[in-house]
Amino acid sequence: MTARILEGKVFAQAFREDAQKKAAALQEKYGVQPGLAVIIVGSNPASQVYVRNKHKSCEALGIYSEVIEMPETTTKDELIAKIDALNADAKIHGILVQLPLPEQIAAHESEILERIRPEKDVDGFHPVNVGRLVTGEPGLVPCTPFGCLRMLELAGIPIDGQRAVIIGRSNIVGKPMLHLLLGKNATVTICHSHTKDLPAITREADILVAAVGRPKFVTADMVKPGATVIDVGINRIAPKKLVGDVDFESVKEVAGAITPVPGGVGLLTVAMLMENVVRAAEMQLQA
Ligand SMILES: Nc1nc2c(c(=O)[nH]1)N[C@@H](CN(C=O)c1ccc(C(=O)N[C@@H](CCC(=O)O)C(=O)O)cc1)CN2
Repeated sequence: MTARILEGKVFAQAFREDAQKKAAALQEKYGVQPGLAVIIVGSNPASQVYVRNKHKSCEALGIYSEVIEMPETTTKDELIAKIDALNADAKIHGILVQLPLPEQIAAHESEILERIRPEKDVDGFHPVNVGRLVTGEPGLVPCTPFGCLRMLELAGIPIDGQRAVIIGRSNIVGKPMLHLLLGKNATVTICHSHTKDLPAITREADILVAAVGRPKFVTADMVKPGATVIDVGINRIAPKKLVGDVDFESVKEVAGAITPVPGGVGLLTVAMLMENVVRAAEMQLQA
């Protein structure tokens, strides 16, 4: 039997509607429109598309949006000065620096991201928000793993007591996903490049999350029959050809549910950003 396909657009639409209602409720209660500022440095074509989508999504949902375009040659100090100004700007509740950064400032990424006030860190990358996720306190959570969790819940896929395996230990996906699933009482294992006999571990997973950044890395023999497979990979293998970290065609014959690429969890990233902007505004207005 072939797997249930978890279409990103269906879940993203539900999350957007939710964020729109919450934005309207904040406007009604406080007379304030939630506001997002996105900083993009340089001219990475994919980043430009993602930033445009974030701006359009804000406009559609009643969220104020500013896009700050800075040249490729921007220095760390210039970028930090911009962040400081947005930190102090009352109409901006969420700040995001689009990644990747150009080479000359990429080495300072942590210092740059840590300059964003934790209350405005709608990417959930600041160490304060990372700590809150680890300890289970309310905070802002990275958009892609947050979207994966909310999708599993909305799809009615059980998490409590299930065995979850994550391939990839990045700060943006793997590690936050670990804490989100743990918070829902899954038994979670993280695998990475040093893991021995990876297929033996992935075959134990009721929920398998692939965030490894290698095209079609997960094959059917690595998947337990009936498992839910979430593909977080976005690998461009030709100018117009995107594939995930999962070999979709073979794995869909074994899995119980699977996300496609494109059209899967990538679409949840921007939707969950809208949710984070509204949550950030709510937290700041309640304080
Ligand atoms: N500051 C951040 N930078 C980056 C993040 C992030 O969450 N915060 N994530 C990615 C880029 N990204 C959003 O910023 C993003 C990636 C992918 C998608 C998406 O809709 N993917 C589609 C395919 C789109 C395509 O054709 O390229 C899909 O998977 O179906 C949205 C947003 C890195 N940078």
